[in-house]
Amino acid sequence: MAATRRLSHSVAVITINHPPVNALSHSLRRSIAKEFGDASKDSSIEAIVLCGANGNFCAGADIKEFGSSTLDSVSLNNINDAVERCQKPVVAAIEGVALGGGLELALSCHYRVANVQARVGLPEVLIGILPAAGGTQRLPRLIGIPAALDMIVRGRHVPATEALQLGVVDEVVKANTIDAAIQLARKVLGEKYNHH
Ligand SMILES: CCCCCCCC/C=C\C/C=C/C(=O)SCCNC(=O)CCNC(=O)[C@H](O)C(C)(C)COP(=O)(O)OP(=O)(O)OC[C@H]1O[C@@H](n2cnc3c(N)ncnc32)[C@H](O)[C@@H]1OP(=O)(O)O
Repeated sequence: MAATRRLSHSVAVITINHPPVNALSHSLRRSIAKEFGDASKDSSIEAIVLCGANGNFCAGADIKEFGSSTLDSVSLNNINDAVERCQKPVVAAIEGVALGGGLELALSCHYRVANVQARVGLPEVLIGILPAAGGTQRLPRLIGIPAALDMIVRGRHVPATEALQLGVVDEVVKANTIDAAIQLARKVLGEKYNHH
């Protein structure tokens, strides 16, 4: 299991990979933290795209690890804070699902591009917990309190087109989601250079 990285010119693409649904196990969180930290520090990298393998961005916490002692040793909150604070543009490329901690990770990115088939949501309430990795702050900031509360208390899966209308994602594409995210990252970099 790894969050692998490949370079596409000056854009690093970090792939979250834990079959079948990229659930955030302890070792996956450790791997994301390492890859993201390396990419943040690498001066040849100007922007970062986060995406998921296996047709999904990330289904959130690894339910199979609930009750184990590894839960807190690499905190998703710390990863999300590092992503949000990153000086380089960070774009989430969302295919399949971004649920729970997976959506919280995507919300920490500076931009989100979703495939038209994707779904996003905070389904924590359905398993008796509340979003605890920044979702209750970042989602209302992005889309306002009423719409965020509706998602949080119902735990429903929101289709990409509705997520676009609500403002959860910035762009919806029919295909080539990662390429679209790379293009958006390059566009943001171009704007940055044009302003200096
Ligand atoms: C209590 C403290 C927890 C601390 C954890 C620390 C790290 C995380 C930090 C912050 C907290 C975050 C909390 C959350 O994210 S809670 C939300 C968790 N996610 C969910 O509730 C999603 C549940 N899954 C689904 O809704 C669906 O499975 C699906 C939409 C992702 C896919 O549906 P479908 O295509 O119909 O496939 P299956 O349902 O059959 O699932 C396929 C396969 O995948 C396994 N699986 C699905 N979700 C998870 C998961 N979250 N963790 C582990 N495994 C998952 C499922 O069990 C199937 O496996 P198989 O039976 O072996 O084939």
